[in-house]
Amino acid sequence: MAEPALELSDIAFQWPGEGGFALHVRKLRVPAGEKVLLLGASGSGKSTLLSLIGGILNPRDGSVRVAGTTLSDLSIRHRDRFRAETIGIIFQQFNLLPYASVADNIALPLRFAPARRARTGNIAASIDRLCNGLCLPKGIETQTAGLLSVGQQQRVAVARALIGTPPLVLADEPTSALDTRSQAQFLDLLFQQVASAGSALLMVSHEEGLAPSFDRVVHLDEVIGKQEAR
Ligand SMILES: Nc1ncnc2c1ncn2[C@@H]1O[C@H](COP(=O)(O)OP(=O)(O)OP(=O)(O)O)[C@@H](O)[C@H]1O
Repeated sequence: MAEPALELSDIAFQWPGEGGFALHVRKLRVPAGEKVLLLGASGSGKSTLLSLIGGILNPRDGSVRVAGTTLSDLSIRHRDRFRAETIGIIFQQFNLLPYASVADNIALPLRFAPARRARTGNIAASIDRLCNGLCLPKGIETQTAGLLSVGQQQRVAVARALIGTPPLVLADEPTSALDTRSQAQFLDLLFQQVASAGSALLMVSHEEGLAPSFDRVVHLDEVIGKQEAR
């Protein structure tokens, strides 16, 4: 059995300063290959939690295990490398490099992740496969990312997260700018790519309507504090 993609145990975190927002997560587990929607209202701590999972923030207590490795066992340098190797991230604002080509944007995580690069094999062929799978127009690889439509940028951000088949993909409200029909189309494409990469997906959102598409839904207010998610 593959290691779970993600296991959080007894996480405690507080933003600095008096009365800084505090987050306690007793347990959250995402098995390999599962698609989980984490629902929470605005300001409930979804982005903070994603930063803890990505090792960008450190919990005061508790452990974050990604694909069998406990992040706090790694030095900061090794944690950055580990994140690039094992986690694909789709940011809310996509965070593409606007002056770089689509191909350079998609290949970016591989620069810092030799094992992920090795898994990718032929990088150009992999970019081509991802762009086709995400219904991006032929020849888009050479275009400048900042000149793409928002929908195209979003799909390029998915390709960047999925290249080299990371075991865990994190997505921070990637559908918030879309109408219901475009959301459904986007999720279909995202799920197809996640399935073909064999990655687990943890997507955070405040939109209850997305729930039926996922294997499991976790409400952030149920994992915070005393209750256990599963
Ligand atoms: N850099 C920071 N320094 C101090 N407090 C912060 C920082 N970033 C976020 N917070 C606080 O943490 C709390 C949770 O914010 P967070 O962005 O994690 O919520 P969210 O659920 O992702 O919200 P949204 O859905 O609106 O993006 C808020 O009270 C916010 O003010």
